[in-house]
Amino acid sequence: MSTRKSTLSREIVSQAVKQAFVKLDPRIMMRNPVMFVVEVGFLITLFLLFVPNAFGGTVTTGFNASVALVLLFTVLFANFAEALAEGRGKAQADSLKKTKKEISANKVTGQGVKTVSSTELRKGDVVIVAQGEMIPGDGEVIEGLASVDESAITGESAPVIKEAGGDFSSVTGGTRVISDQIKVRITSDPGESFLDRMISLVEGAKRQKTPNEIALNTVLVSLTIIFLLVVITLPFFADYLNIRLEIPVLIALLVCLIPTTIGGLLSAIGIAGMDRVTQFNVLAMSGKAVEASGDINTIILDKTGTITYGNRMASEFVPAENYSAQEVAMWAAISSVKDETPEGRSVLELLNKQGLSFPEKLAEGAEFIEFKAETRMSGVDLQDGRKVRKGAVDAVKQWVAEQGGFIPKGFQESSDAIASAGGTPLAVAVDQTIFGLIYLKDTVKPGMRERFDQMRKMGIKTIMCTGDNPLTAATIAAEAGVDAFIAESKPEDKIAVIRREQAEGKLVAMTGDGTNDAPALAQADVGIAMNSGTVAAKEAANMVDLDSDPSKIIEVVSIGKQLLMTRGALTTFSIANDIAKYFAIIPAMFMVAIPEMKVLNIMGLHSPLSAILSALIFNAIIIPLLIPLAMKGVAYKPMSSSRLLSRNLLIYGLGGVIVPFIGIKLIDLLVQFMV
Ligand SMILES: Nc1ncnc2c1ncn2[C@@H]1O[C@H](COP(=O)(O)OP(=O)(O)OP(=O)(O)O)[C@@H](O)[C@H]1O
Ligand SMILES: [K+]
Ligand SMILES: [Mg+2]
Repeated sequence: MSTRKSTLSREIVSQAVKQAFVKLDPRIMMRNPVMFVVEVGFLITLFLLFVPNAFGGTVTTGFNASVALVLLFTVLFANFAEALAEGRGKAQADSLKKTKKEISANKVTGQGVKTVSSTELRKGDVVIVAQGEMIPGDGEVIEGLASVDESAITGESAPVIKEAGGDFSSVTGGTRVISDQIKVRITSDPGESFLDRMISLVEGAKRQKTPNEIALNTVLVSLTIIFLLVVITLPFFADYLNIRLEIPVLIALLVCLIPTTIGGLLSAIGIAGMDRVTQFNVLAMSGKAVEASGDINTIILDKTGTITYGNRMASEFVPAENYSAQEVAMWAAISSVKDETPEGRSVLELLNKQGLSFPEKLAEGAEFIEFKAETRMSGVDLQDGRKVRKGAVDAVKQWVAEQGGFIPKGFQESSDAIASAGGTPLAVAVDQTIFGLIYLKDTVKPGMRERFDQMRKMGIKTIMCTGDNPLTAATIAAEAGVDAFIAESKPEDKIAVIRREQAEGKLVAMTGDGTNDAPALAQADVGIAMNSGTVAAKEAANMVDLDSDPSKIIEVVSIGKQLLMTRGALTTFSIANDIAKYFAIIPAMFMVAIPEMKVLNIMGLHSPLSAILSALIFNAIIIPLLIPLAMKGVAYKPMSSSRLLSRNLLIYGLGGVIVPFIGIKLIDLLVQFMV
């Protein structure tokens, strides 16, 4: 697996500094109401610098100037956080844009092949791409086979085979054919290609606030409005007590009380979360998909290729009663002559390895019966009329029975023995006669049990869906440690499982690559399609894994969880912080008029003005201090949501109350010399 690593280069940081100023534009700031209030506060204090008695009375110039400066930095820090989070994606988008240049394409027309620009290609056009040429647009191979270098998109240098028909037919514009020639039907119009989508995704151009973000934003705005009302009414009470509260003091109080920490970091957290997924070579079509993956309750996985290595290899020919292993081998080979699946090819390889051969003449002119997940069989219809099949044992048994054949003695026992060992038995039959079994071996990937244990600790249920028989399924399920399994499942059974779980109010994730996975991928709350898969699968899914590693779903879910946790942790921290600042400022404000308030000055801060300024400075610098946490995400240990919640409340809630007391006290020790 390759991960696209782009570190925070100096270039990105200096761009982010520039962007921090560009984003001061009130039209941009307005999108973030909490920080917009801070900016308005800055503008008022700035105005007061020039017209000190604008609102009656006078303000201390030095203090007012300090407040203005700190407020400006508060806004700049928040803008910088967002720009920094966006920076990585922008850099990546720039390198992708280089891939996306206009190239010439060999378009098939009524009058032969015509050279056109790639920008003129439309959905449905057919092009020919020869060795060394760049594929001019997204499409599906309709003729031929070629190896394709997809490194421009996936970062993976090993070429991949693309061929007409089946699950490896989709090609991406901007990748290069390095051997042979293919005919491709274009599947996207200009501006709507995979590369276009990828660029706008990593660039964040189409980034929309997710439902969770919108909900949190509403809470933050409500808090801001409440505190605004409190601060506006404060002068009336103060008047009654014969205290004059200066405008800069009120603004400082307001900014300390409103949730600026989370308000300033919220969008950076979201962007960084999506970026983490991208770094993992998974393209999320929306931030919503990434978030949803953090809330997943159930993961549907298939067995072959996800939990096991998937290179299910024939390892033994097991004869039925009255037949020899050579006979099984011969019919198994004949049934596999045109079977291009890994299973089919492995049968011929085993035959060679055993030094056996089969009468190739017999298979000449035979009609190929392709393997289908629905029939769970493959084979050939010979010219002499005989039908040769191999396939799942129950499927072949039924096929044989339909033709009046019978099941040999001891056959079921042989089959069960293979299945109980975790292997896949394939029955081999000619018309009504069962000749024996092919023993397909597959191995569970290492570390699966640990991963599923982690999932369980997070409260996530894992269900393995497989087309294999119940015995094999049970063995592999036990070995890998999944919570449940469904055997002999057909593609439509996956949808049924997803719907059943969703009906119980669960959020479901699944991976898939085939066209027949597309409906299930669309039905799932998080559907991850393999980049190697079909166009239909990729369009139905809301994420695409560029490495085509089906087990990556497990990491994607972890990243989603981490995103939600980071947001929760920083919200807790931010609000706890504001409470602490309240206790620093309020006593200081009234200390002058009401000496009894001194007892509340538990921090022993130097003076009322130094107290207010220290709180405001703390409020500003906590934002850049938390940027690394917002970008990297909080450290994450798998555990149940309720334990996680109480743990985070303890760390970030309590920490959020204690840290400002220490921070403000330290800042006050410095500030006292200035005011
Ligand atoms: N090339 C083949 N020819 C004949 N039968 C096959 C072939 N490949 C697989 N089978 C049989 O069909 C069954 C179903 O295959 P399918 O690919 O749908 O599911 P699977 O690979 O077993 O499970 P999973 O859903 O985990 O990938 C297999 O268990 C096997 O018994
Ligand atoms: K604040
Ligand atoms: Mg399969």
